[in-house]
Amino acid sequence: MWIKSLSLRNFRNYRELEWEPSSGINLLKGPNAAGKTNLLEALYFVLCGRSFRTSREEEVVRTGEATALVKGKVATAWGEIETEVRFRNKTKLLLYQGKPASRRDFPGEKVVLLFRPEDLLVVTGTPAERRALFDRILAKLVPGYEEVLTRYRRALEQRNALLRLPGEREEELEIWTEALVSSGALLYRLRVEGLGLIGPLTSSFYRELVGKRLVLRYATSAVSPTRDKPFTEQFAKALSASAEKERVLGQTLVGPHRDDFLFVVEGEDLRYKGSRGEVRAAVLALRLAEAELLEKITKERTIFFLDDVFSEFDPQRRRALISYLEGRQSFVTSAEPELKLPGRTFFIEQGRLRADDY
Ligand SMILES: Nc1ncnc2c1ncn2[C@@H]1O[C@H](COP(=O)(O)OP(=O)(O)OP(=O)(O)O)[C@@H](O)[C@H]1O
Repeated sequence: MWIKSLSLRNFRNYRELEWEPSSGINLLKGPNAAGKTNLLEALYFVLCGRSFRTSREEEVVRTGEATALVKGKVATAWGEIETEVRFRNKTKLLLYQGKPASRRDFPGEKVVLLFRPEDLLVVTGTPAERRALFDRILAKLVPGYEEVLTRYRRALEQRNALLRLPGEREEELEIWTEALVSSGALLYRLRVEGLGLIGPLTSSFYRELVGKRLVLRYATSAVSPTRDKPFTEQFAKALSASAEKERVLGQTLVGPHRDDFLFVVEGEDLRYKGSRGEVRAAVLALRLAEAELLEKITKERTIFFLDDVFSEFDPQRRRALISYLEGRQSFVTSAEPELKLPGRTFFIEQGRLRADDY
């Protein structure tokens, strides 16, 4: 799949743009605040019908204007499609092939791999950041993941609200504890299954990039299930063991919302022993594995959005990334004026784009 054209009207700092990107690598160069990420955001709208940056999408309308428009043509395995997003008075209208549509009609998140600077820090970041990235990835790869995650989050929210309420609400609490345990057990199973899919591929990319053995490990909070003591039993036990503390703190202290995803290289946790380059290579390996698996699911080539991450890699990993990007459409932003990549280069300044092919 690839984006053949993009039209913008009053989108963020773009007054008007008509652009035909290349089907290969598109390097988008320009100074800070030029409009590089804005352009990625617009391209993302074409594919997914939503922003990856904000939930207040009315902010994409150019300051001082009342309406904005994003329109694109996309080449797919089954022919060319046209999508359009219109913004007016805080409302958003999606059109697919010229007719009102919903986000489900758009090509969707499964054809896009969005790689942002904050993703690079995920190995050494907080468990919440790692969970957020893995949840995003596994939602695309594992059928039913998103639904189970939503169910778990709802049970957690309800249970936490009850824990914070003064007085006894034992019956209600019991109901939500059961919902938490059953959805939690499913979530655990899907996460382990998901890691079983993406782990081995991530390891093989990491071996290519760094020459060492990487294993992705799922670390549960206070629960270590075995065949004799399944997750459900252990989770319920751990919850009752922390019941008193939970009452005091007003929150659920164990469960998949406290679990972690670890990157282990040659038996050592990369958080503590990895070099900056190794940490970045581990995330790159994970994202390349994600792309590979997505392509198997969608039967389409993944479109890469690399926002400000390319310059973070050393020459060896840059070469590996470029060779992977070849044959796929990609949009690579950089504020590094000297950066050169095979494919086409565009220069962006103050919401204007020009080819920079000399
Ligand atoms: N609705 C809007 N109307 C007008 N301008 C906007 C709007 N939203 C954002 N901008 C402007 O867009 C610019 C930021 O663009 P963008 O985030 O794409 O920068 P960038 O080129 O990715 O920069 P960096 O290299 O710093 O990441 C800012 O100057 C901001 O004021």
